[in-house]
This record gives sequence, C-alpha cells and structure tokens, in this order.
Amino acid sequence: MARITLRQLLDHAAENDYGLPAYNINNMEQGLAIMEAAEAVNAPVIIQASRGARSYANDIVLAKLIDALAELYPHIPVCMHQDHGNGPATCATAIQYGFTSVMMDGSLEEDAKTPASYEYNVDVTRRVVQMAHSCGVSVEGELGVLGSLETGMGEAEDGHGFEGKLDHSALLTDPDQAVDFVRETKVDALAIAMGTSHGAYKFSRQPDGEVLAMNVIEEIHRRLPDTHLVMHGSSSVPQDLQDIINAYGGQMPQTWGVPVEEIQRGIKHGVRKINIDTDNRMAMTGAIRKILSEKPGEFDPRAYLKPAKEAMRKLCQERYLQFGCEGQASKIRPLSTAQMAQRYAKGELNPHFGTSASKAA
Ligand SMILES: O=C(CO)COP(=O)(O)O
Ligand SMILES: O=C[C@H](O)COP(=O)(O)O
Ligand SMILES: [Zn+2]
Ligand SMILES: [Zn+2]
Repeated sequence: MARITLRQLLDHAAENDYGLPAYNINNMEQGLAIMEAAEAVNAPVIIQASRGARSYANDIVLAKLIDALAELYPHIPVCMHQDHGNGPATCATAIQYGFTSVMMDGSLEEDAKTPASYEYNVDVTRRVVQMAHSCGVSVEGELGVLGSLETGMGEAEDGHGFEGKLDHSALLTDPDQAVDFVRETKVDALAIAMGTSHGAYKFSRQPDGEVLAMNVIEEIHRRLPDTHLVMHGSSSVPQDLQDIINAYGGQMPQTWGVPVEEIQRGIKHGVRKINIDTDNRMAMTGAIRKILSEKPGEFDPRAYLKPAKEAMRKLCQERYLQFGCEGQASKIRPLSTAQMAQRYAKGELNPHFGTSASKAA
C-alpha cells in the first residue's frame, strides 16, 4: 500500500517541474474516479477531505475507503490530506485516521468564518507543524484570506469562508509576510490568496490580472523559491459543464473560473498543489441531470452514478495531463511517515531561503 506524504510528493513535483491537482472526496464514486484517472496516466494522487466530507462520509468509512483505493492501485502513491483544518484538533484527528498531510488554515479563526490576526495564524500553524512533523505528517498553511477581488466577498456556499466584505489588503497575500510566515512556522506548503475563491462563482467575466493576481504568486516565488505554493479555488468552471447542467434543468448563472493556462503559469512559478473540487462536482451533476432527464423512469442509482463517475474521471485525467503529472507515479518510492519524522528531526526538511536564485525565474 503506497501512502505518501504531501511533502515528498511536492518535493518530487518541484524537482520535476510539474503541479499536482488535489481533488476533494466525499464518496466512493469520487475516489474510484480519481484513481482510475491516475492509473490511466500513471499520475501520483492527492485526495483531500474537508471537515464537511469527514462528517458526511464518516471518518471510519473514509479511512477504510482510502485504504481500499490504495490497495486497489498499489503502484500509485496516494497522499491523504485534510483540507482546511480549522484548528489543532481537526488536524490531530485526521492524523489518527491515517491522513499523511493536514492543512492548518489559520487565515480564519476556529469558526472558519472570522479573519484571524497574523499572530494567531503563526501561533496555531506553528503548533500544528510541531505536532504533525513529529509524526512525519506534512502541513499546509494559508496566508491571506480567499475571496473575490471583484466583490470583496468570500464563499459562503462551502460553509468555509469569511462572511461579509474584505479589502484587497486582506485578500492578497503579502510577499514579505509570506517569507516571515514560512520561517516562523516551517510549513511544507503555503496556500496563498490572489483572487480565487471556492465554488462556481469566482469571476463575473473572463479573469484578467485585475481580478486574478498571478503576479502575487510570481512575487512570492521570487522570495521563496523553495517553498511549495498552493492554489485554492482553482476550478476552471468549464463552459461545457455549465451548458450541460443548464441544458438538463439546472439553473446556474453564467460564471467564469480559473483558466487552465493561468494555473500552468503558476506551475512555472512554484505552484505545486492545485485544489479542485467544484469542477468535479459539476461534472458529476451534469451527468446525473442528463441521465435523469433523458430517462425519467430510471430509479437505479448505478444508472446515473456510473456516468457521473466517468465524467469525473475524464476531468481528473485531463488535469493530470495539463499539469504535467503523466508518468510521474512510477518514479516515486514513498517514504513512510516514520522515515519522514526522522528527516524532520534531523532538520533535513527545514525551509530554505533565497538559495536557489536560478529557480526563481
Ligand atoms: O480550494 C478548494 C478546496 O480547498 C476547491 O476549490 P474549487 O471550489 O475551485 O474547486
Ligand atoms: O474547501 C472547499 C472544498 O470545495 C470543500 O467543500 P465542502 O466544505 O463543501 O466539502
Ligand atoms: Zn482558507
Ligand atoms: Zn480551499
């Protein structure tokens, strides 16, 4: 069984200039879709579960499901990651259930709604890093609050995100502060805010640099060339998926997501983990709507869940290819969390600052 830590995967991605999509999971069909896609192109896997997913699927079911997926595809390294942990307890229980990576999202307070102070973020993230690294588990931190630069609003629909309006200073990660944050916390990966938000309604037009500040990524990468950057809210919200949903009774207002070319640009500037949930949700929903509308007499869930899984597999596979993951899985030999714990203890994985100027591009 090939569980792997996020740190080992992202180190490999950085050495080989590719990015890894991190797909959210809530059920068996999504897990199978991700693994079938990864198997088809020999890509390593990051599966992530939100707090909502953990309570929806149940921790025990989820843990055994991931075990089953890893057993089914023994040669594909699988990282199991806690998405948007809201505090040390969420991260600790994830580790108890076998997660090899956790996100401590200290950009918001424990209620996952109130924007947190910088001091709070550093303190809580540092504590989670100490605890997780002693178990060999990786940690992603977040600096800057995710939200729309167009409206100043967060994303209430996912249940995680601030309510109300914020100005640009809170919605854009400060590059100087990013350096301090990595030094103080020793996170393995850093999620940054630059105009993306969760869910389908990210932009009211094709995004440009005004609303999707890729220059912030480039600036942070210049200062932190060895830090793995994470783009949240990175669904592309493809037009064809909007059209399928709306053609079969859906009512999604026209919207724009993050163009794949912008993510590819990010990958050239240190982005190693790209979070995608909404595109997969839309792919599945479109397929289900189509079947139920074309065959209103259908009542067997397999009749619509199978095409839903297939639509998600197709999307996942496309992103693996677009982000350069093809063929990478078999090049990686997963280290155990015990081995990773030793590497942390020896200081081998401490952050580096400004040493590899050539990679700063
Ligand atoms: O960032 C995400 C999960 O953490 C998912 O983003 P999307 O809603 O754009 O898919
Ligand atoms: O973080 C956002 C992901 O899209 C997860 O969404 P969720 O909290 O509805 O499971
Ligand atoms: Zn966040
Ligand atoms: Zn997110």
